[in-house]
Amino acid sequence: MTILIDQPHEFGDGAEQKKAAVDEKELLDGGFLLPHTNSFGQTFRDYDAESERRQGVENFYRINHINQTYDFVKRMRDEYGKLNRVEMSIWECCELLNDVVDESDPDLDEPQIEHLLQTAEAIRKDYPNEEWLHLTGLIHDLGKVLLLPSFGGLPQWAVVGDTYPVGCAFDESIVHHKYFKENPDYHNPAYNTQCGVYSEGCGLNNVMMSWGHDDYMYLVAKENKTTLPSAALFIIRYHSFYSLHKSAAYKHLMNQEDVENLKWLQVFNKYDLYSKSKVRIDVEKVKPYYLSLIEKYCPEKLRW
Ligand SMILES: O[C@H]1[C@H](O)[C@@H](O)[C@H](O)[C@@H](O)[C@H]1O
Ligand SMILES: [Fe+2]
Ligand SMILES: [Fe+2]
Repeated sequence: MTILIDQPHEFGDGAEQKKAAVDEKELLDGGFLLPHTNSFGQTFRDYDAESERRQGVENFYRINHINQTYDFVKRMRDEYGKLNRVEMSIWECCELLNDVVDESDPDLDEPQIEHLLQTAEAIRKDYPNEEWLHLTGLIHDLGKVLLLPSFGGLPQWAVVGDTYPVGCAFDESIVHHKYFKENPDYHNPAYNTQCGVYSEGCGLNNVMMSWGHDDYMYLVAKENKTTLPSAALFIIRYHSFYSLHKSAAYKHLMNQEDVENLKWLQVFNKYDLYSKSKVRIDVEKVKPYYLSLIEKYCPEKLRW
């Protein structure tokens, strides 16, 4: 696919990232040129930049931060973990995303199916042999179907946006952190310390994340016994956890397996973020390839 490039520059802008790029040379040396600006001519993930989307995105995070409590997440996980709403294939789900637009995203206002294919195709170009990673690109955001009526029609604040742990202190690096002051958990001593209800090194698998498309799609992929590797499930589950994979917060909750999987998440993230563009993918042209991957890793029908 063609990625529109404004001012190309190499991956990594800080010394730390450069060091990581050296350490992970094989993984990060895909030659993917990062565009400088998004479709609106702004730098990516700039939540303060004046644009037609800024106010709406800030409002989204205000409501999200007030309502994502430990109790809320627990209820949603229990309820949606039943997977008793719909039966359908992965591709049918991709098509449903034609109707979904994400109000939390300052960089993209295209229908979500474009984003899925843009991500997957950008990865495929740089990592032609990592089929599992192409499929991960295609399915990572499918959980956004939670917005649709047959999936409960959840509000945007319970489906999209960055995610973060609940049950322990909200890290300052989270976008629009100030709005957590209105979240009841913020004032609850059981939930507002560095470890909260968790213990050091307990592993992210034991940590409850704010509820949304990531954890839901993780449950779908895991419970339907897809044969994707553990790194794929980790990417799906934590791809919106920017305070971890971008700001290096919450490291005290990780275990060794998380540390290994995080390397792949960081590779994945640059395609997820920087492939967002106005360049359309020819769906019919790439469909046979993705159908073959779906057949290889997933059952024909999944429970959602
Ligand atoms: O606005 C975006 C969008 O909702 C993405 O799908 C999610 O993964 C990001 O973390 C979020 O900030
Ligand atoms: Fe996402
Ligand atoms: Fe995405």
